[in-house]
Amino acid sequence: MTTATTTAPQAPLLQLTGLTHTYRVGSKKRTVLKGIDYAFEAGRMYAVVGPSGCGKTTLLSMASGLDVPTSGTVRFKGEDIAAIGQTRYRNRHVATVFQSLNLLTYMTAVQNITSAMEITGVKGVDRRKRATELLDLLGVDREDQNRRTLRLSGGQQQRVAIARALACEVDVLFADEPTGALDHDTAQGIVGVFQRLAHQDGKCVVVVTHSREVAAGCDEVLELKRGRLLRG
Ligand SMILES: Nc1ncnc2c1ncn2[C@@H]1O[C@H](COP(=O)(O)OP(=O)(O)OP(=O)(O)O)[C@@H](O)[C@H]1O
Repeated sequence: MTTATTTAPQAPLLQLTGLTHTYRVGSKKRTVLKGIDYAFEAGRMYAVVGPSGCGKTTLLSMASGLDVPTSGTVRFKGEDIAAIGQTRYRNRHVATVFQSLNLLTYMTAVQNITSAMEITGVKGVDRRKRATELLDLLGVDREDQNRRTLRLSGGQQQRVAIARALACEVDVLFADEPTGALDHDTAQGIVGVFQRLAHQDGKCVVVVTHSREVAAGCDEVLELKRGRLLRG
């Protein structure tokens, strides 16, 4: 006699359900996200595109636990991030590269990365060595790696912020216009780094971009239009 075994379907890595967000501007309300349902999977790279002001950064802020939606849920591996705890979710499971970069400008590039690794709880690696490897990979030269980030150019700072996100060894990377301050070749290099992160390391990479070339390098292009996320 054979016994039938049933396995529960695995929850998506990141599931947005009914995600809605409304801002109050004076006495008026404006709903930028209108009940977004979407499942993001491991091993894939997604582009989120759409005109300026359509709500892309807002969507990333909600999905990365930086902000709380008016209604709806974000589930990570099946668990509501409110139950995981927003701060724990942000520190342990996701990395972000936002337009404001949020580098600690009084620290060097290497120190920005090693301190983020400490916060995220990356263990069993020589943090300084890893930071140097990633900065080398992203083309920040050794001299600049040890300068305070305040002294670096916008493009160099953007690469430091990306290296910091990669160092955190989390499941999801959210990047908002990560190549905005970079020349074409450097931007394409970063797209390649993100593709390897998704396809070789099995991470989920979500990139907000206005660049057609960056979007073309992604597995799925999602358009945010009138508060809804449409598959391109
Ligand atoms: N804290 C806030 N309070 C009020 N309105 C806000 C707030 N944050 C964003 N908005 C508004 O929400 C809308 C969406 O903004 P968001 O930054 O998400 O757009 P975006 O698609 O990322 O734009 P861009 O491509 O220019 O970066 C905009 O109209 C913006 O003014």
